[in-house]
Amino acid sequence: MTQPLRIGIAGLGTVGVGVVNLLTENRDLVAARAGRPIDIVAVNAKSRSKDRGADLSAYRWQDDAGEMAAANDIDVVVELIGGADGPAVSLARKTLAGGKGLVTANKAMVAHHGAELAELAEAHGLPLKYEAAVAGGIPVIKALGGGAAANEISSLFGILNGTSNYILSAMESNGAPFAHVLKAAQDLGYAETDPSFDIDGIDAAHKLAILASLAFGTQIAFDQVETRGIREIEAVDIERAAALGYRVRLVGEARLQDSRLLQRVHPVLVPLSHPLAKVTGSLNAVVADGNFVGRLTFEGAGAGAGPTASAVVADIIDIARGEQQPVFGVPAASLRAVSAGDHDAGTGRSYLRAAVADEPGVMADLTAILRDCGVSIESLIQHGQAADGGVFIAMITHETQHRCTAEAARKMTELKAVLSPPMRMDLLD
Ligand SMILES: NC(=O)C1=CN([C@@H]2O[C@H](COP(=O)(O)OP(=O)(O)OC[C@H]3O[C@@H](n4cnc5c(N)ncnc54)[C@H](OP(=O)(O)O)[C@@H]3O)[C@@H](O)[C@H]2O)C=CC1
Ligand SMILES: N[C@@H](CCO)C(=O)O
Repeated sequence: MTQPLRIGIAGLGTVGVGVVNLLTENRDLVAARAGRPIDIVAVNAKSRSKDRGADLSAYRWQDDAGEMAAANDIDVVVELIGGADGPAVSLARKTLAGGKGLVTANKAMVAHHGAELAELAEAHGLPLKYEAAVAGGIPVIKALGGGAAANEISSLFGILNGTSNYILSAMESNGAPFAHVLKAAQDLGYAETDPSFDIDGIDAAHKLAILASLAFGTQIAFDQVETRGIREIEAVDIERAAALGYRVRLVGEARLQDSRLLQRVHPVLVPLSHPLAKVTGSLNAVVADGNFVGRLTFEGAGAGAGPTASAVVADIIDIARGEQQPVFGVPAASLRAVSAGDHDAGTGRSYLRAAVADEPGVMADLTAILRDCGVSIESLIQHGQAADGGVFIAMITHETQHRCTAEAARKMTELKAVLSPPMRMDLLD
């Protein structure tokens, strides 16, 4: 066999240990597919003494991850520390500036610094790979950047955060309380170090911004992603959605329309018959529409040690094989700048739920607001007790301009009988 590819791994948490385990257990298979052995030379994490449940004694412990970038016996640095800034990006810059390839699972860093890092990599003719950064084990970066590269992609959407999907699925299947399920997702290694990135939609927005750049050839525009997470979703919304024939999912959507890029992460109601309604637990799914291939749907594990390690090692294998493409499908310097689209200018059906005082005239006040805002109701249920002795009213609107539904929800908040701001979610038709 030819020379091994020598790697250094920075970060030995869920993903880092997953990569060590995969490269150990599948060593021969990986070597055969890569055309040469993959040797772990050095490892690094914050604490040397932590028990990680894996034997690391064969690898050099590197006190400072940055030293890997300068080490003569390392060809590729694998960054699995996480975080948009700080040690991760400093290591990424040093690695590429030092002439080594970089593999990362860090979507926050790619979403914030992807363009700069890609230009650095391309200027030095070095590989920069990030398959694990989007949708865990699903090879969607390779699919959009490779297999579907001949297509113009008009739109994409999907479930991009395993933790949120795990929480929503558990709430719908056994009514488990939000905090309890979040803890379970953390224990399983799905959640980010700061889980508010998961439940507030930020992690999905990082991934969406990366996918959109790759799919549309546009500059990464994370700051333009309209982002809303699942924090405000209550058990009543899951129940009412089910009663109306829907499931709640946190969905990221991106499309290029009239030279504007619309990017949005938000909780939506998905009909029970829709493929995304069947995506449960920590699974992710990505759907993309290409002008020759048609609709492509990818589904698989979106988080966790094994699936993420699978994606990281696939990148390492690509590098060992000498495969190299522009980081975002086209040279980074040629990615187009586009302005943000306005979701509220579009139309669609929506779910509106309000907790209201159980007294005469409330329904008339609500329907008057809907009438004044030009919103027509398709179905409505009033059932169940809200806190403060109120009742819940949940409805699905007919297709309406989103701006009008938003205005109706805002006006409802001003009613004395409305006990808390109404919950509004779009329907994914
Ligand atoms: N978990 C998942 O399912 C997935 C995670 N990712 C991404 O992969 C990356 C790693 O995630 P994950 O493994 O879950 O995170 P963990 O929190 O489990 O692990 C992070 C690792 O980084 C180490 N670390 C933290 N700060 C430093 C530092 N200053 N210098 C050196 N090492 C440091 C930690 O050291 P120590 O252990 O000593 O504290 C730990 O080993 C993140 O970018 C994440 O977004 C991507 C897809 C899926
Ligand atoms: N925290 C992320 C990990 C995978 O990127 C998630 O739950 O999807």
